[in-house]
Amino acid sequence: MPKTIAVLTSGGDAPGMNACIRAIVLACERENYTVYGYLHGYNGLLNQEYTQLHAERVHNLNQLGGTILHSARCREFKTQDAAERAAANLDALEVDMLIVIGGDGSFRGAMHLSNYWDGQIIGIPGTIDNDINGTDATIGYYTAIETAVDSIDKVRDTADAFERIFLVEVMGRHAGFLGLSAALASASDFVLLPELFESEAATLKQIGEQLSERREQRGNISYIIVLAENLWPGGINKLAEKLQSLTQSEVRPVILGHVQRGGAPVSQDRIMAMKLGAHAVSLAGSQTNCVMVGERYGKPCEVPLPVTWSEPKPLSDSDVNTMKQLMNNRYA
Ligand SMILES: Nc1ncnc2c1ncn2[C@@H]1O[C@H](COP(=O)(O)OP(=O)(O)O)[C@@H](O)[C@H]1O
Ligand SMILES: O=P(O)(O)OC[C@H]1O[C@](O)(COP(=O)(O)O)[C@@H](O)[C@@H]1O
Repeated sequence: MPKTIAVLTSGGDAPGMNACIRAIVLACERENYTVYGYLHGYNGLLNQEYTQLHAERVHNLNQLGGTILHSARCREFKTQDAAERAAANLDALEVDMLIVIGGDGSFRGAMHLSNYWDGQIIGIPGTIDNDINGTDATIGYYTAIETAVDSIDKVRDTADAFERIFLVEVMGRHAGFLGLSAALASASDFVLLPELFESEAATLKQIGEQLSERREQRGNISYIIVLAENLWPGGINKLAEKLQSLTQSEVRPVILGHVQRGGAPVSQDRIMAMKLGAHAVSLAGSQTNCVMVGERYGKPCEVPLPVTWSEPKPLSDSDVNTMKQLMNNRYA
């Protein structure tokens, strides 16, 4: 039976969200389903702000960063009143299935909505942070790594020229996936991650020891430290000050910031976005409800929404071990 599917993007935007929207629209077109795009995350659901999506609207979209549906954070959506209004709006539009592309907060929102709406709800992980349990990666994560690595490579050039210490802050909210991958791929010298952080004193001691050993072996050469955001008490400038007095050297802080959220998605993100979008549509009309469609070993998988946030997702052991061997504990 022809169905009506709605899709929205919510929370931090991530490169590849557009590729996912396109896949959803094409998969719906093939099944003769009507598809609506709600605008501005959950705000669109509250304000009944939507647009009908057709193949022409998503033409040439795969390579575009951001999201044509726009995204937002919507505090109000946490209330019962908001979820009831959203449910009434979905019913008014005769929506059978809502697809939410976003992070764990957006999935909490989807679960909240499910208490007041009988339709089918499917989440698709879209966040540069990769901090969602049950999926190997999230849409946007691989592109953000590339962006961060590209920037750190550039920092390296000037760091080498001046033989300076640089501190580079990357995003990730409270997770270290982006920091760890960017630090490894850019061959940085040290990385500070929330999952491994013990204390300010222990960290400064370790950096001090690594740096003096390195200077003893190689002289006064550049040193790049990658710092995950929201980790150091007082922020990156405080850490730069401490390192400056510890090392008696110039330390320059660089915050990569929202640049990491932009740009054309890399092929890994595009392909994952297409697979997950198409798989979500294939579930329309089935008993599957309140799940995230993620990816495990290259194949779509279905994970109950609460599982995606109930436990913090662990960093890969082998990535951490490699990092320790070649970076943080290199001279230990
Ligand atoms: N506990 C919750 N109940 C209802 N809605 C929520 C809840 N947590 C988050 N949301 C909704 O999801 C939106 C996106 O969440 P946020 O944490 O900002 O981003 P992300 O989805 O990328 O993690 C929030 O602005 C809010 O509208
Ligand atoms: O754009 P904002 O609202 O300043 O949020 C910044 C946060 O969003 C992110 O870029 C993405 O996080 P979410 O996907 O969880 O929204 C985080 O890495 C960062 O901490």
